Amino acid sequence: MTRHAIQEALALAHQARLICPPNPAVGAVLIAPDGQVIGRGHTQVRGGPHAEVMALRDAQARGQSTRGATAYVTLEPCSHQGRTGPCCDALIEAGVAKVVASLVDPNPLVSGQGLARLRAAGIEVEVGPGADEARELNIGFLTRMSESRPWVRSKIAGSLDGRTALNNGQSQWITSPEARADGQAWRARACAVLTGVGTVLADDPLLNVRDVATPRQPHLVVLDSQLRTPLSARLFGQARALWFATTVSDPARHQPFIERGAEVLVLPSADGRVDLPAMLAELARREVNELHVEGGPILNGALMQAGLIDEWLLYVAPKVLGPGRPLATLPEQTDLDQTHALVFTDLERVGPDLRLRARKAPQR
Ligand SMILES: NC(=O)C1=CN([C@@H]2O[C@H](COP(=O)(O)OP(=O)(O)OC[C@H]3O[C@@H](n4cnc5c(N)ncnc54)[C@H](OP(=O)(O)O)[C@@H]3O)[C@@H](O)[C@H]2O)C=CC1
Ligand SMILES: Nc1c(N[C@@H]2O[C@H](COP(=O)(O)O)[C@@H](O)[C@H]2O)[nH]c(=O)[nH]c1=O
Repeated sequence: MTRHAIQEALALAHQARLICPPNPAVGAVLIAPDGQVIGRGHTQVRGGPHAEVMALRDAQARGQSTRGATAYVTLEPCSHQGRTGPCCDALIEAGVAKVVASLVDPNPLVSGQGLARLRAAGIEVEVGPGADEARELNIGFLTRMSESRPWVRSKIAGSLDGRTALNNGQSQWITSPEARADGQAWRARACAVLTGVGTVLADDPLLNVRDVATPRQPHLVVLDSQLRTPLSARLFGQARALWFATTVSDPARHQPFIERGAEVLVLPSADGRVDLPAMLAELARREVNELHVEGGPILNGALMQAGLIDEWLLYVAPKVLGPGRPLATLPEQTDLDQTHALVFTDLERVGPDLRLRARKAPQR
């Protein structure tokens, strides 16, 4: 029963993934003592009810009693008054007998307190079923809560020989329309997209979601130390937040960007560029869970050297470009044992291309 019910709760959580950020995507299923499903729910848009409340409302709408039921939830029920009331109180009032939660919520406002409150009310609590999938689903939220930074996923389209552009800067297109649409699905689940001014100048990109139905566009962040982005760039004027991270502190130079609807964040570092850790901390404050990077080799190299890329999302086209730009610009290495080691987490064929995902290897 537990496995089946938690799988159903995880499937509900998947349905919430595009709509609910910055809230975590959570699913809940209520099972009556006779084994019947009496309520289902998932997190709603920001400020809306959480999964548990949706499932309780569903049971009520069906005229089902929740007394003695078991609630299967993919994250610990909240115990605080946020934009909505505490879910653990709603479960206690509904008279549930048992709560099975995939994960403890690392949110300092909740962390273990929701489960403690349920136990104190005499409710049996089990933690752990479905934990791996629940963690993957909310990897951005969990990273933001526990490390005060977003989960950084860098998407790169390359050739078989690892080129991301020709030497003249041309890169459109290396991968197929199918791979590019798949890339948009990853953009859609992110809270924000990050790029560098080099890509803006070379590609004049839109960096929005067009091929996937979504109720929400991710915000866009541009690293632009000297504010070189042309005011005619296509990334202005879209219906979403646009943030420029810069070293320029002169408000007069910000003004034309502000007039075009952007916000300018001054985050200088000692090397005269944008301070990457400070930028990530600022994005976490702005409730960015997953940050989807679509930048060129300079940005990817800088993020990688700073140890800030959590995951690579790499599309490989069956093409050989010869001389061209690399995946990441890095200083020359002289010791193979000292290179940046990664582990592949999955591999899929997308149209004629391959999609690989890789993460940092565990420390040797
Ligand atoms: N195949 C693919 O997936 C992709 C290919 N491309 C291609 O890549 C090329 C552009 O790449 P590239 O020139 O490397 O541009 P990037 O997009 O990597 O932008 C790099 C610029 O960002 C600015 N920046 C500000 N702060 C930082 C920081 N802390 N670290 C690093 N950069 C910072 C710098 O300019 P400043 O000092 O002025 O601030 C820097 O030159 C184009 O040919 C484009 O077509 C681009 C994206 C994806
Ligand atoms: N060249 C290349 C990609 N390039 C990325 O896509 C951006 C353009 O996005 P948009 O303007 O929204 O269509 C571009 O600036 C760069 O970041 N992506 C891919 O999937 N495959 C490719 O071959």
